[in-house]
Amino acid sequence: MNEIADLLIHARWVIPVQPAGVVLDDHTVVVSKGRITDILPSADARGRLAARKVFDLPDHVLMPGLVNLHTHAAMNLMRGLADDLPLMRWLQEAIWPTESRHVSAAFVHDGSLLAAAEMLRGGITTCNDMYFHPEAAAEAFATAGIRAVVGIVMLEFPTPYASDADDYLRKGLAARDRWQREPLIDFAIAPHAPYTVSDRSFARALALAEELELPIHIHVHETAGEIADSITTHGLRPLARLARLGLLGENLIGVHAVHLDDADIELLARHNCSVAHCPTSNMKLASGIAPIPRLLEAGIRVGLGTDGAASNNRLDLFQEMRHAALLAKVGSLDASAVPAHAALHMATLGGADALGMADRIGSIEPGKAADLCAVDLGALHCRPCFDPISHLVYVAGRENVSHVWVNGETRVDKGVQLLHIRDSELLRIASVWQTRFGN
Ligand SMILES: CSC[C@H]1O[C@@H](n2cnc3c(O)ncnc32)[C@H](O)[C@@H]1O
Ligand SMILES: [Zn+2]
Repeated sequence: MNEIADLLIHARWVIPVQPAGVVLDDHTVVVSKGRITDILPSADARGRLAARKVFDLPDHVLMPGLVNLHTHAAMNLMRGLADDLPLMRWLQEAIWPTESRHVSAAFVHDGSLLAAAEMLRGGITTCNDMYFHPEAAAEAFATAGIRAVVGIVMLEFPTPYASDADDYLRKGLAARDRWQREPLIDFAIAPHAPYTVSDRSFARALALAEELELPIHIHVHETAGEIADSITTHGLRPLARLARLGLLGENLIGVHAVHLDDADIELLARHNCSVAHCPTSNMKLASGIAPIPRLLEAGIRVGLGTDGAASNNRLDLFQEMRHAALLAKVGSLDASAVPAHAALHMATLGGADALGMADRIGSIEPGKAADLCAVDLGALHCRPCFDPISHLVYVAGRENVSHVWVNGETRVDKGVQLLHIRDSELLRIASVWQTRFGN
Protein backbone atom coordinates (compact mmCIF):
# COMPACT_ATOMS: atom_id res chain seq x y z
CA MET A 1 0.00 0.00 0.00
CA ASN A 2 1.40 3.38 -1.04
CA GLU A 3 1.87 6.05 1.59
CA ILE A 4 -0.66 8.88 1.46
CA ALA A 5 0.96 12.05 0.10
CA ASP A 6 0.12 15.51 1.41
CA LEU A 7 -0.65 16.99 -2.01
CA LEU A 8 -1.34 15.77 -5.52
CA ILE A 9 -1.42 18.50 -8.17
CA HIS A 10 -2.69 17.34 -11.56
CA ALA A 11 -1.87 19.98 -14.18
CA ARG A 12 -2.41 20.32 -17.93
CA TRP A 13 1.25 21.33 -18.21
CA VAL A 14 4.14 21.05 -15.76
CA ILE A 15 7.12 23.28 -16.58
CA PRO A 16 9.94 22.13 -14.31
CA VAL A 17 12.45 24.77 -15.63
CA GLN A 18 15.15 22.14 -15.12
CA PRO A 19 15.73 20.55 -17.68
CA ALA A 20 15.50 23.82 -19.64
CA GLY A 21 12.69 24.23 -22.15
CA VAL A 22 10.83 21.05 -21.11
CA VAL A 23 7.02 21.06 -20.99
CA LEU A 24 5.39 17.96 -19.50
CA ASP A 25 1.82 17.40 -20.76
CA ASP A 26 -0.80 16.20 -18.27
CA HIS A 27 1.53 15.55 -15.38
CA THR A 28 1.13 15.31 -11.61
CA VAL A 29 3.41 16.70 -8.94
CA VAL A 30 3.41 14.80 -5.63
CA VAL A 31 4.27 16.65 -2.40
CA SER A 32 4.95 15.32 1.08
CA LYS A 33 6.29 17.09 4.16
CA GLY A 34 6.78 20.28 2.17
CA ARG A 35 8.91 18.67 -0.52
CA ILE A 36 8.36 17.50 -4.07
CA THR A 37 8.60 13.70 -4.03
CA ASP A 38 7.63 12.76 -7.60
CA ILE A 39 6.58 14.09 -11.02
CA LEU A 40 4.74 11.56 -13.16
CA PRO A 41 2.11 11.34 -15.92
CA SER A 42 -1.34 12.03 -14.48
CA ALA A 43 -2.63 8.88 -16.17
CA ASP A 44 -0.28 6.91 -13.89
CA ALA A 45 -0.99 8.98 -10.78
CA ARG A 46 -4.80 9.03 -10.93
CA GLY A 47 -6.37 6.11 -9.16
CA ARG A 48 -2.99 4.83 -7.97
CA LEU A 49 -1.86 7.60 -5.60
CA ALA A 50 -3.82 9.06 -2.71
CA ALA A 51 -3.30 12.40 -0.96
CA ARG A 52 -4.81 14.48 1.82
CA LYS A 53 -5.48 17.23 -0.71
CA VAL A 54 -5.88 16.97 -4.49
CA PHE A 55 -5.85 19.88 -6.96
CA ASP A 56 -7.19 19.39 -10.49
CA LEU A 57 -5.83 22.08 -12.77
CA PRO A 58 -7.09 21.21 -16.27
CA ASP A 59 -6.17 24.48 -18.04
CA HIS A 60 -3.12 25.38 -15.98
CA VAL A 61 0.63 25.52 -16.05
CA LEU A 62 2.31 24.36 -12.85
CA MET A 63 5.71 26.02 -12.52
CA PRO A 64 8.23 26.78 -9.77
CA GLY A 65 7.35 29.74 -7.56
CA LEU A 66 8.99 32.95 -8.83
CA VAL A 67 12.09 34.34 -7.11
CA ASN A 68 12.22 38.13 -6.73
CA LEU A 69 15.98 38.67 -6.58
CA HIS A 70 15.82 42.32 -5.52
CA THR A 71 13.20 44.31 -3.68
CA HIS A 72 12.66 46.84 -0.90
CA ALA A 73 9.37 45.38 0.32
CA ALA A 74 8.49 48.10 2.82
CA MET A 75 8.55 50.69 0.03
CA ASN A 76 5.03 49.49 -0.86
CA LEU A 77 3.96 52.30 1.48
CA MET A 78 5.67 54.82 -0.86
CA ARG A 79 4.18 53.56 -4.12
CA GLY A 80 3.51 56.47 -6.47
CA LEU A 81 4.97 59.03 -4.09
CA ALA A 82 7.65 60.25 -6.49
CA ASP A 83 7.37 59.34 -10.16
CA ASP A 84 9.21 60.39 -13.29
CA LEU A 85 12.52 61.36 -11.69
CA PRO A 86 16.02 60.00 -12.41
CA LEU A 87 17.62 57.88 -9.67
CA MET A 88 19.69 60.45 -7.77
CA ARG A 89 16.98 63.16 -7.77
CA TRP A 90 14.41 60.50 -6.84
CA LEU A 91 16.54 59.37 -3.87
CA GLN A 92 17.86 62.73 -2.68
CA GLU A 93 14.82 64.98 -3.25
CA ALA A 94 11.97 62.58 -2.53
CA ILE A 95 12.73 59.14 -1.10
CA TRP A 96 15.47 59.70 1.47
CA PRO A 97 13.72 62.74 3.04
CA THR A 98 10.46 60.76 3.23
CA GLU A 99 12.24 57.75 4.72
CA SER A 100 13.91 59.92 7.35
CA ARG A 101 10.48 61.25 8.41
CA HIS A 102 8.42 58.06 8.31
CA VAL A 103 10.50 54.90 8.50
CA SER A 104 10.11 52.94 11.75
CA ALA A 105 9.81 49.28 12.69
CA ALA A 106 6.00 49.56 12.33
CA PHE A 107 6.36 51.13 8.88
CA VAL A 108 8.67 48.33 7.72
CA HIS A 109 6.47 45.60 9.20
CA ASP A 110 3.29 46.93 7.59
CA GLY A 111 4.84 47.80 4.23
CA SER A 112 6.56 44.40 4.05
CA LEU A 113 3.32 42.60 4.90
CA LEU A 114 1.50 44.39 2.06
CA ALA A 115 4.38 43.60 -0.29
CA ALA A 116 4.45 39.93 0.74
CA ALA A 117 0.73 39.64 0.03
CA GLU A 118 1.14 41.32 -3.37
CA MET A 119 4.09 39.06 -4.24
CA LEU A 120 2.45 35.81 -3.14
CA ARG A 121 -0.69 36.57 -5.11
CA GLY A 122 1.47 37.21 -8.14
CA GLY A 123 3.23 33.84 -7.88
CA ILE A 124 6.38 35.05 -6.07
CA THR A 125 7.37 32.57 -3.36
CA THR A 126 10.83 33.95 -2.49
CA CYS A 127 12.10 37.51 -2.19
CA ASN A 128 15.54 38.96 -1.59
CA ASP A 129 14.86 42.09 0.44
CA MET A 130 16.99 45.10 1.40
CA TYR A 131 15.59 47.66 3.83
CA PHE A 132 15.87 49.30 7.24
CA HIS A 133 14.58 47.37 10.31
CA PRO A 134 15.24 43.87 8.95
CA GLU A 135 13.79 42.41 12.17
CA ALA A 136 10.39 43.92 11.33
CA ALA A 137 10.60 42.78 7.69
CA ALA A 138 11.45 39.22 8.84
CA GLU A 139 8.42 39.21 11.11
CA ALA A 140 6.11 40.32 8.28
CA PHE A 141 7.53 37.75 5.86
CA ALA A 142 7.15 34.96 8.43
CA THR A 143 3.54 36.02 9.09
CA ALA A 144 2.76 36.08 5.37
CA GLY A 145 4.48 32.75 4.82
CA ILE A 146 6.73 33.90 2.00
CA ARG A 147 10.31 32.64 1.77
CA ALA A 148 12.67 35.59 2.21
CA VAL A 149 16.31 36.49 2.31
CA VAL A 150 16.42 39.53 4.56
CA GLY A 151 19.20 42.07 4.06
CA ILE A 152 21.42 43.11 6.96
CA VAL A 153 21.48 46.57 5.52
CA MET A 154 24.39 48.95 5.78
CA LEU A 155 24.95 52.60 4.92
CA GLU A 156 27.57 55.09 5.97
CA PHE A 157 25.16 57.86 6.92
CA PRO A 158 22.86 57.99 9.97
CA THR A 159 19.11 57.44 9.68
CA PRO A 160 16.43 57.07 12.35
CA TYR A 161 17.21 53.32 12.18
CA ALA A 162 20.96 53.38 12.85
CA SER A 163 23.74 55.85 13.60
CA ASP A 164 26.68 54.52 11.58
CA ALA A 165 27.83 51.48 9.59
CA ASP A 166 28.73 49.49 12.72
CA ASP A 167 25.33 50.22 14.25
CA TYR A 168 23.55 48.98 11.08
CA LEU A 169 25.53 45.74 11.22
CA ARG A 170 24.98 45.25 14.95
CA LYS A 171 21.22 45.67 14.57
CA GLY A 172 21.04 43.46 11.48
CA LEU A 173 23.01 40.69 13.17
CA ALA A 174 20.70 40.82 16.18
CA ALA A 175 17.75 40.34 13.79
CA ARG A 176 19.51 37.35 12.27
CA ASP A 177 20.06 35.82 15.71
CA ARG A 178 16.40 36.25 16.54
CA TRP A 179 15.07 34.73 13.28
CA GLN A 180 17.70 32.07 12.70
CA ARG A 181 15.42 29.14 13.49
CA GLU A 182 12.56 30.24 11.19
CA PRO A 183 12.74 27.87 8.19
CA LEU A 184 11.50 30.38 5.59
CA ILE A 185 13.82 33.22 6.62
CA ASP A 186 17.48 33.57 5.61
CA PHE A 187 19.79 36.57 5.75
CA ALA A 188 22.28 38.37 3.50
CA ILE A 189 24.75 41.18 4.09
CA ALA A 190 23.38 44.19 2.20
CA PRO A 191 25.73 47.17 1.83
CA HIS A 192 23.50 49.65 -0.02
CA ALA A 193 25.85 50.74 -2.85
CA PRO A 194 29.49 51.64 -3.54
CA TYR A 195 28.60 55.37 -3.28
CA THR A 196 27.13 55.05 0.24
CA VAL A 197 29.63 52.67 1.87
CA SER A 198 33.29 53.30 2.77
CA ASP A 199 36.24 50.99 2.16
CA ARG A 200 36.45 50.30 5.90
CA SER A 201 32.80 49.28 6.12
CA PHE A 202 33.12 47.08 3.04
CA ALA A 203 35.95 45.24 4.80
CA ARG A 204 33.66 44.56 7.77
CA ALA A 205 30.83 43.46 5.47
CA LEU A 206 33.16 41.06 3.68
CA ALA A 207 34.51 39.57 6.92
CA LEU A 208 30.98 38.93 8.16
CA ALA A 209 29.77 37.47 4.87
CA GLU A 210 32.73 35.07 4.87
CA GLU A 211 32.39 34.12 8.52
CA LEU A 212 28.63 33.54 8.37
CA GLU A 213 28.57 32.25 4.76
CA LEU A 214 26.01 34.82 3.65
CA PRO A 215 25.30 36.33 0.22
CA ILE A 216 26.32 39.97 -0.37
CA HIS A 217 23.45 42.00 -1.89
CA ILE A 218 24.42 45.42 -3.31
CA HIS A 219 23.25 48.01 -5.89
CA VAL A 220 26.03 48.44 -8.42
CA HIS A 221 26.66 50.30 -11.71
CA GLU A 222 23.07 51.55 -11.79
CA THR A 223 23.73 54.90 -13.48
CA ALA A 224 26.45 56.50 -15.59
CA GLY A 225 26.83 59.16 -12.87
CA GLU A 226 27.70 56.52 -10.25
CA ILE A 227 30.67 55.40 -12.35
CA ALA A 228 31.91 58.93 -13.11
CA ASP A 229 31.69 59.86 -9.40
CA SER A 230 33.58 56.73 -8.36
CA ILE A 231 36.39 57.51 -10.80
CA THR A 232 36.59 61.05 -9.36
CA THR A 233 36.52 59.90 -5.72
CA HIS A 234 38.37 56.57 -5.80
CA GLY A 235 40.18 56.60 -9.14
CA LEU A 236 38.37 53.38 -10.05
CA ARG A 237 35.05 52.21 -11.48
CA PRO A 238 32.84 50.78 -8.70
CA LEU A 239 33.27 47.12 -9.66
CA ALA A 240 37.05 47.54 -9.93
CA ARG A 241 37.00 49.10 -6.45
CA LEU A 242 34.93 46.20 -5.07
CA ALA A 243 37.35 43.75 -6.71
CA ARG A 244 40.30 45.50 -5.07
CA LEU A 245 38.51 45.26 -1.71
CA GLY A 246 37.95 41.51 -2.23
CA LEU A 247 34.14 41.80 -2.37
CA LEU A 248 33.63 40.09 -5.72
CA GLY A 249 32.88 36.39 -5.36
CA GLU A 250 30.26 33.74 -6.05
CA ASN A 251 28.15 35.04 -3.15
CA LEU A 252 27.91 38.60 -4.57
CA ILE A 253 24.59 39.67 -6.12
CA GLY A 254 25.10 42.91 -8.04
CA VAL A 255 21.79 44.70 -8.51
CA HIS A 256 21.06 46.62 -11.74
CA ALA A 257 24.52 46.28 -13.40
CA VAL A 258 23.36 48.56 -16.21
CA HIS A 259 26.53 50.39 -17.20
CA LEU A 260 29.19 47.75 -17.82
CA ASP A 261 32.23 47.83 -20.09
CA ASP A 262 34.08 44.72 -21.25
CA ALA A 263 36.40 44.79 -18.22
CA ASP A 264 33.42 44.99 -15.81
CA ILE A 265 31.79 41.94 -17.44
CA GLU A 266 35.10 40.10 -17.32
CA LEU A 267 35.41 40.88 -13.60
CA LEU A 268 31.87 39.65 -12.86
CA ALA A 269 32.46 36.45 -14.86
CA ARG A 270 35.93 35.73 -13.44
CA HIS A 271 34.68 36.07 -9.87
CA ASN A 272 31.47 34.11 -10.59
CA CYS A 273 29.24 36.94 -9.34
CA SER A 274 25.57 37.06 -10.21
CA VAL A 275 23.34 39.92 -11.33
CA ALA A 276 19.82 40.96 -10.29
CA HIS A 277 18.28 42.46 -13.43
CA CYS A 278 15.52 45.00 -12.72
CA PRO A 279 14.27 45.99 -16.17
CA THR A 280 11.22 48.01 -15.13
CA SER A 281 13.03 50.06 -12.49
CA ASN A 282 15.89 50.66 -14.95
CA MET A 283 13.38 51.98 -17.50
CA LYS A 284 11.32 54.05 -15.07
CA LEU A 285 14.34 55.81 -13.52
CA ALA A 286 15.85 56.11 -17.01
CA SER A 287 18.98 54.35 -15.76
CA GLY A 288 19.56 52.49 -19.02
CA ILE A 289 19.45 49.00 -20.52
CA ALA A 290 21.52 46.29 -18.81
CA PRO A 291 23.52 44.18 -21.30
CA ILE A 292 21.85 40.92 -20.30
CA PRO A 293 22.61 38.94 -23.49
CA ARG A 294 26.32 39.70 -23.01
CA LEU A 295 26.16 38.70 -19.32
CA LEU A 296 24.46 35.40 -20.18
CA GLU A 297 27.00 34.76 -22.94
CA ALA A 298 29.78 35.29 -20.37
CA GLY A 299 28.18 32.61 -18.17
CA ILE A 300 27.08 35.07 -15.45
CA ARG A 301 24.07 33.96 -13.39
CA VAL A 302 21.17 36.39 -13.82
CA GLY A 303 17.92 36.61 -11.86
CA LEU A 304 15.07 39.14 -12.01
CA GLY A 305 14.08 41.75 -9.44
CA THR A 306 11.22 44.18 -9.16
CA ASP A 307 13.12 46.72 -7.04
CA GLY A 308 10.76 48.54 -4.65
CA ALA A 309 7.20 49.66 -5.38
CA ALA A 310 8.33 53.30 -5.38
CA SER A 311 10.43 52.80 -8.52
CA ASN A 312 8.48 50.19 -10.49
CA ASN A 313 5.56 50.58 -9.32
CA ARG A 314 4.47 46.91 -9.18
CA LEU A 315 6.00 43.86 -7.51
CA ASP A 316 5.15 41.75 -10.52
CA LEU A 317 7.65 39.24 -11.91
CA PHE A 318 5.41 38.43 -14.90
CA GLN A 319 5.92 42.06 -15.91
CA GLU A 320 9.68 41.73 -15.30
CA MET A 321 9.91 38.57 -17.44
CA ARG A 322 8.14 40.33 -20.30
CA HIS A 323 10.19 43.50 -19.92
CA ALA A 324 13.44 41.50 -19.69
CA ALA A 325 12.66 39.70 -22.94
CA LEU A 326 11.51 42.82 -24.80
CA LEU A 327 14.23 45.16 -23.52
CA ALA A 328 16.98 42.70 -24.47
CA LYS A 329 15.64 42.63 -28.02
CA VAL A 330 15.37 46.39 -28.40
CA GLY A 331 18.73 46.94 -26.66
CA SER A 332 20.59 44.55 -28.96
CA LEU A 333 18.40 44.91 -32.07
CA ASP A 334 18.25 41.11 -32.03
CA ALA A 335 14.81 39.49 -31.83
CA SER A 336 16.35 36.24 -30.59
CA ALA A 337 17.90 37.90 -27.50
CA VAL A 338 16.45 36.57 -24.20
CA PRO A 339 13.82 34.18 -25.56
CA ALA A 340 10.85 33.25 -23.37
CA HIS A 341 12.52 30.22 -21.78
CA ALA A 342 15.54 32.36 -20.79
CA ALA A 343 13.26 34.95 -19.13
CA LEU A 344 11.46 32.17 -17.24
CA HIS A 345 14.79 30.69 -16.15
CA MET A 346 15.93 34.08 -14.80
CA ALA A 347 12.67 34.51 -12.84
CA THR A 348 13.03 31.11 -11.17
CA LEU A 349 16.22 29.03 -11.12
CA GLY A 350 18.45 31.99 -12.05
CA GLY A 351 17.35 33.86 -8.93
CA ALA A 352 17.61 30.75 -6.76
CA ASP A 353 21.13 30.08 -8.04
CA ALA A 354 22.21 33.66 -7.33
CA LEU A 355 21.00 33.26 -3.73
CA GLY A 356 22.89 29.97 -3.33
CA MET A 357 19.52 28.22 -2.96
CA ALA A 358 19.39 26.24 -6.21
CA ASP A 359 19.57 22.99 -4.25
CA ARG A 360 16.33 23.95 -2.45
CA ILE A 361 14.13 26.01 -4.80
CA GLY A 362 13.82 27.39 -8.36
CA SER A 363 12.72 24.27 -10.25
CA ILE A 364 10.30 21.37 -9.90
CA GLU A 365 12.54 18.45 -9.03
CA PRO A 366 12.18 15.67 -6.46
CA GLY A 367 13.80 16.67 -3.19
CA LYS A 368 13.24 20.42 -3.64
CA ALA A 369 10.83 22.45 -1.54
CA ALA A 370 7.30 22.55 -2.91
CA ASP A 371 7.37 26.28 -3.76
CA LEU A 372 4.97 26.23 -6.68
CA CYS A 373 2.75 28.47 -8.74
CA ALA A 374 -0.19 27.56 -10.98
CA VAL A 375 -1.21 29.83 -13.86
CA ASP A 376 -4.61 29.46 -15.49
CA LEU A 377 -4.24 29.65 -19.27
CA GLY A 378 -7.94 28.92 -19.81
CA ALA A 379 -8.90 32.57 -20.28
CA LEU A 380 -9.92 33.87 -23.69
CA HIS A 381 -6.78 35.99 -23.99
CA CYS A 382 -4.62 32.89 -23.51
CA ARG A 383 -6.23 30.84 -26.30
CA PRO A 384 -5.12 29.19 -28.47
CA CYS A 385 -1.96 28.03 -26.70
CA PHE A 386 0.76 26.41 -28.80
CA ASP A 387 3.62 26.99 -26.35
CA PRO A 388 2.86 27.53 -22.64
CA ILE A 389 6.37 28.92 -21.94
CA SER A 390 5.78 31.62 -24.57
CA HIS A 391 2.37 32.36 -23.01
CA LEU A 392 3.83 32.69 -19.49
CA VAL A 393 6.20 35.43 -20.69
CA TYR A 394 4.36 37.18 -23.51
CA VAL A 395 0.65 36.71 -22.73
CA ALA A 396 -0.23 35.80 -19.16
CA GLY A 397 0.03 38.15 -16.21
CA ARG A 398 -0.06 37.89 -12.46
CA GLU A 399 -3.86 38.10 -12.65
CA ASN A 400 -3.78 34.60 -14.15
CA VAL A 401 -2.04 33.11 -11.09
CA SER A 402 -4.59 30.75 -9.55
CA HIS A 403 -2.69 28.87 -6.83
CA VAL A 404 0.53 29.34 -4.87
CA TRP A 405 2.24 26.96 -2.47
CA VAL A 406 5.25 27.66 -0.24
CA ASN A 407 6.95 24.62 1.32
CA GLY A 408 3.87 22.63 0.33
CA GLU A 409 1.49 24.96 2.20
CA THR A 410 -1.29 26.53 0.13
CA ARG A 411 -1.02 30.32 0.30
CA VAL A 412 -3.35 31.28 -2.58
CA ASP A 413 -6.29 29.22 -3.87
CA LYS A 414 -8.16 30.11 -7.07
CA GLY A 415 -6.48 33.52 -7.15
CA VAL A 416 -8.54 34.82 -4.27
CA GLN A 417 -7.12 36.51 -1.19
CA LEU A 418 -4.32 34.93 0.82
CA LEU A 419 -5.72 32.06 2.80
CA HIS A 420 -4.46 33.22 6.19
CA ILE A 421 -4.52 37.05 5.97
CA ARG A 422 -7.70 38.89 5.11
CA ASP A 423 -7.64 41.53 2.37
CA SER A 424 -9.80 43.76 4.57
CA GLU A 425 -7.01 43.81 7.17
CA LEU A 426 -4.37 44.63 4.53
CA LEU A 427 -6.53 47.44 3.15
CA ARG A 428 -6.99 48.82 6.65
CA ILE A 429 -3.21 48.86 7.17
CA ALA A 430 -2.67 50.66 3.85
CA SER A 431 -5.24 53.31 4.72
CA VAL A 432 -3.68 53.94 8.17
CA TRP A 433 -0.37 54.78 6.46
CA GLN A 434 -2.02 56.88 3.78
CA THR A 435 -3.51 58.99 6.59
CA ARG A 436 -0.13 59.25 8.34
CA PHE A 437 1.40 60.46 5.08
CA GLY A 438 -1.16 63.24 5.17
CA ASN A 439 -3.46 62.16 2.36
C1 LIG B 1 19.33 51.08 3.06
S1 LIG B 1 17.80 50.40 2.72
C2 LIG B 1 17.75 50.50 0.96
C3 LIG B 1 17.81 51.90 0.44
O1 LIG B 1 17.85 51.81 -0.97
C4 LIG B 1 17.02 52.80 -1.50
N1 LIG B 1 16.71 52.44 -2.89
C5 LIG B 1 15.56 51.99 -3.39
N2 LIG B 1 15.69 51.75 -4.72
C6 LIG B 1 16.96 52.05 -5.03
C7 LIG B 1 17.71 52.02 -6.22
O2 LIG B 1 17.18 51.65 -7.37
N3 LIG B 1 19.00 52.39 -6.19
C8 LIG B 1 19.57 52.80 -5.05
N4 LIG B 1 18.90 52.87 -3.86
C9 LIG B 1 17.62 52.50 -3.87
C10 LIG B 1 15.87 52.83 -0.56
O3 LIG B 1 15.11 53.98 -0.72
C11 LIG B 1 16.59 52.75 0.79
O4 LIG B 1 17.01 54.00 1.20
ZN1 LIG C 1 16.97 48.65 -5.16
